[in-house]
Amino acid sequence: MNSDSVILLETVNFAAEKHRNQRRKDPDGTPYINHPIGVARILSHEGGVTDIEVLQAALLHDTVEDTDTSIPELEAAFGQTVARIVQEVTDDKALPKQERKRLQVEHAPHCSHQAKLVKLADKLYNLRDLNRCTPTGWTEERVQEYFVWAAQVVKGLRGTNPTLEDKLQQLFKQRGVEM
Ligand SMILES: Nc1nc2c(ncn2[C@@H]2O[C@H](COP(=O)(O)OP(=O)(O)O)[C@@H](OP(=O)(O)OP(=O)(O)O)[C@H]2O)c(=O)[nH]1
Ligand SMILES: [Mn+2]
Repeated sequence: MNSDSVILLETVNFAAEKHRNQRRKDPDGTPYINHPIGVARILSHEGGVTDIEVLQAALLHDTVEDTDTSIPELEAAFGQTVARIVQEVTDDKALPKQERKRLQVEHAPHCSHQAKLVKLADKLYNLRDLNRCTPTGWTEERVQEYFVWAAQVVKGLRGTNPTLEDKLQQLFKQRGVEM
């Protein structure tokens, strides 16, 4: 087995252990780890991304935001670059939700190319997930608001990966949302 495969297995295992008790918000309570794995897969399979540090960051992208994982812990385990990409895509959960959402729109254009790739794939996965089924407790209005907000974030990520951006654009168009 080549060394990249070994590294990716180590990374996906770390993420799976960190997210072990978490479930998605869908009525089936899908294991949360399906999301980071799916985000990494969108990057490799649809986005043509081969940069292993981007694929690792995708696998780890919600560990700091949603589990007890710290950035120094990621740096020790996976190196500076991976830790920095995850940091760039991590919201400050201490802030009120509206402020977090506003900051994503504001910060998106200033992220590194590697972080922009992870953000594009994260949004693509979550929007497809919303089309697949509505999270428990969400109204149709809340789903539509998520599309409108995501379009504002993706607008600031343009010029990063045409394939992923086209797929996002199609989803916005289906919802009648302008980017
Ligand atoms: N569509 C969908 N999303 C789910 C589901 N379960 C969990 N999520 C997560 O919920 C987040 C979106 O829900 P919000 O209410 O907007 O955000 P919040 O969880 O931070 O409060 C996403 O977080 P995120 O990945 O950190 O991305 P972001 O939206 O914060 O950028 C997404 O991954 C599900 O079943 N469907
Ligand atoms: Mn995510």
